[in-house]
Order: sequence, then structure tokens, then C-alpha cells
Amino acid sequence: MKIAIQGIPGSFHHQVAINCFGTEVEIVGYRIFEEVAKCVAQGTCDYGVLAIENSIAGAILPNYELIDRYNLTIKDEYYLPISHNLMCLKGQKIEDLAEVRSHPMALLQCKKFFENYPQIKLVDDVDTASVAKRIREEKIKGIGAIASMTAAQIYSLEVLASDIQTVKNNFTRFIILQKPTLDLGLVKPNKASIKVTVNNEKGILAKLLSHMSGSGLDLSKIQSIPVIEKPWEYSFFIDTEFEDYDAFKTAIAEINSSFGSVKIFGEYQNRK
Ligand SMILES: O=C(O)C(=O)C[C@]1(C(=O)O)C=C[C@@H](O)C=C1
Repeated sequence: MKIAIQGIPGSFHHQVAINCFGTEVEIVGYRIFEEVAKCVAQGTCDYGVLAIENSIAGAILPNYELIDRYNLTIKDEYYLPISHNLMCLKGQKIEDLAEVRSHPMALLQCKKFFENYPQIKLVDDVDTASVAKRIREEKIKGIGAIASMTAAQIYSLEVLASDIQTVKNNFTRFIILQKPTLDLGLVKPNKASIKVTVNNEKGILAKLLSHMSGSGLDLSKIQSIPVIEKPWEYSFFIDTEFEDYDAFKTAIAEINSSFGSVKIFGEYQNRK
């Protein structure tokens, strides 16, 4: 089985792939999220792992658009506790660093820590672990990485500061993507991710939300995304939790007929 991720061993995506699929599978690393979506859509990999939101830094909006554009299905979700660490070549001190590189989401989660080090420039890079690897392989001085303890161990870097994210209790929600399938598995889903493109009518969003709550659908996330072909119109990406799967199906049919069009991205088990 082939699992697509963005990143290399020591990255958080790699950790999630192992936690969800074990160590016997082949984990294929890509440089950007779009390549992950593309290879799952093309069938080169069976599943893809994609970070979708973080409890400090918020949603990764472009990833919602990828799921939509590549017509992928969300099979499952996974919440990983995230601890970030500042690391560099052995023997260096924090005063020696002019630059710290990492994945943009990781940098956002650690912004506060660096307020005390204004001389350090924060620079976006591909993923957390590949910066650690590069520092080690090219023996780069003066540049630090923000990455996991696993990355520090794999690439033999010295940890200058641990748990540097703005709040200790930090989670990233990942989704497991696959090609569209009708297979719901044995257990009935109790969570779904949908996109609703609402009709352009006054008060429609308020009506939609009250219809959902009246149907027993608990809203766990709502995100507006621009409809790019129609400037200033929006679709809503909604995550909803429910107890009664049949009531969910009925509510979706009603939303489709009275509020706008619905696209279901996935029906799965709530893992929070
Ligand atoms: O660079 C990594 O290690 C990743 O797995 C990427 C990523 C992300 O995309 O949000 C994953 C979890 C953390 O939130 C920080 C970075």
C-alpha cells in the first residue's frame, strides 16, 4: 500500500502516516500539498495524508480547495499533538542564528517565541524535517530549524529550546484522502465534511444553519471559500457531527433542494 505525504521522515505528516497505517506501508514524500492530492486522484498512491487545520495557526485554506478540485474523498481524520523544537548544528548557540527555517504553519505556531529574538529572520521552507536534514547534510551554520524531536534525533541536531509553540496544548488535524468510493465500511459515520454553495438569497446562511441544527446536525467547523468563477460569492465548507446517519442523509437532501448545492467530501468517524 502506498501513502502520499508532504515531507520526509521526521515531519509531522510522516508521523501521522505511521500512526494511521503502521510501518509496513510505503510512504511516498512530496514537496507540495498539490502533488499529494494529484497522486491520490491519479491512483499513484492509495491514500494521502493532508494537514487541514491547526489549533494555533488556523485553517490551511488552499488544502480545502485541493480536495474540491481533485474530487477527493475524506476517509478519516487524525488529531496529532504538535510539539515544536528549535534545533541547529551541534555546538551552535541561539545567538549564532541569523535565520530559522520551517514549514510556514510551524513558523506561525512559534511566532511568539521569536519575539524575544528580533535578530532572527523567520523563513518559509518546504517542511519541518527537510530543513533539519539540510542543515545536517550541508553542515549549515547560522541557520536553525523548527521541527519535531524525532527530526532532531534522525538528523543528529542539537535542540536549543523545546516546546516553543505559543501554547503547549497544540494540535493539527489531518485528513486521510482517497479516490471517491461508495464503501462506507461497517460502522455508520457520525461526522461529515460538505461544501454548500448557497443560493444568493437574503438570510440564506442563517436559514441553512438553523435547518441543520433542527435536523440534529452539530456544526463543528464552517469556513467560507471564494467561488473563483463568481467574484464575491462564497461556498461554505462545513464539518458536521451527528448521531443519526439517516437524519443526516435526509438533511442533505433537503439542503440540496431548498438552500443550494451540496458536495459531500467525506463521511467518517469523529476522532476528536
Ligand atoms: O512540515 C511538517 O513537518 C508537516 O508535516 C507540515 C505541518 C502542516 O502542514 O501544518 C504539519 C503539522 C504542523 O502543523 C506543522 C507543519
